[in-house]
Amino acid sequence: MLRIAVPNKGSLSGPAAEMLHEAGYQQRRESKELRIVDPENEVEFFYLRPRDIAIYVSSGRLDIGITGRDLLIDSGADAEEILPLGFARSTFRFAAKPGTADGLQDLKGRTVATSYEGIVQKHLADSGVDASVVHLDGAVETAIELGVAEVIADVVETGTSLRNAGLEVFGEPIMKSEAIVVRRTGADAEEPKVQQFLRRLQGVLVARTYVMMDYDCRVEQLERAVALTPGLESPTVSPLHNEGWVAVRAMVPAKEAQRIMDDLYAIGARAILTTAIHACRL
Ligand SMILES: Nc1ncnc2c1ncn2[C@@H]1O[C@H](COP(=O)(O)OP(=O)(O)OP(=O)(O)O)[C@@H](O)[C@H]1O
Ligand SMILES: O=P(O)(O)OC[C@H]1O[C@H](OP(=O)(O)OP(=O)(O)O)[C@H](O)[C@@H]1O
Ligand SMILES: [Mg+2]
Repeated sequence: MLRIAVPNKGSLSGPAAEMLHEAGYQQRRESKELRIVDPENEVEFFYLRPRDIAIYVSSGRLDIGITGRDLLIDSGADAEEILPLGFARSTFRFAAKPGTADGLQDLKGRTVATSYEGIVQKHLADSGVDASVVHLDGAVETAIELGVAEVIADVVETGTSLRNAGLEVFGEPIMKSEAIVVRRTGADAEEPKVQQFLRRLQGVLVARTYVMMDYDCRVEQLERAVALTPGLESPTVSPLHNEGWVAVRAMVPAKEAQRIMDDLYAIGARAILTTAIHACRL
């Protein structure tokens, strides 16, 4: 049975459960459940604190886990990223009161408050900057107002929390993060159960980012039309009863679907339809 760690709380937990559900796995019914077995899929899910997941996986007790890239790096655990999942996207940045810091050099001799001490210490060491780091569990934006630090380093998504605290980011982003699947470093990459799990999640990612497009076009326009909808490998072209016309079917990126429909229409394609993809294996 495959043993998988899933975030039990925070920004990662809802979207992770939703993705697993879309991939056909049973998920817990209520948030107090710490562990469930999905016998049909031969998987056991452990609901753990997102911050602890890389540590459990690196210990070898759990086969894989879903966590944030920033949490993996921060933990220093002996685990590696095997699949990015495209949700809980954020950047990790330094911020301070406007006009008080401009770049890394301004951190020298100052105190940085953060919940991600591992990332910050490593970044400071790599950059050769001597600053103190104070660990706080959360709501670090308030640390400057209350005099615990002059600078913070935190997760930034929309920037609303920083604005509300009257702070501004400075310097280059320390890292970009998103939800990821992790496994123990060097674990067997070919393990069939792990491969099947990854294929299911990849299927969800593809179903979320692509739509199926169908249209009819004149044979003379086929090459131009196919250039607009090359598909993932190659589009399907079928003859129509009306001579001189063909039907084309190809997957296209959902974000570009409307523009592609306009372009196809402009070159004479008609009956252009898009439909959602519910699941796939590429
Ligand atoms: N506002 C946000 N937008 C996107 N991702 C976020 C946001 N806040 C945290 N994350 C991501 O969520 C993960 C942290 O999860 P964690 O549950 O520890 O914190 P949280 O979501 O802030 O929850 P809480 O602080 O309430 O426990 C990290 O990968 C982080 O990048
Ligand atoms: O840029 P934004 O869209 O405002 O998102 C970033 C904020 O979201 C998270 O905080 P959360 O609400 O989880 O509280 P926390 O600081 O206690 O973790 C993170 O720690 C930032 O504070
Ligand atoms: Mg938080």
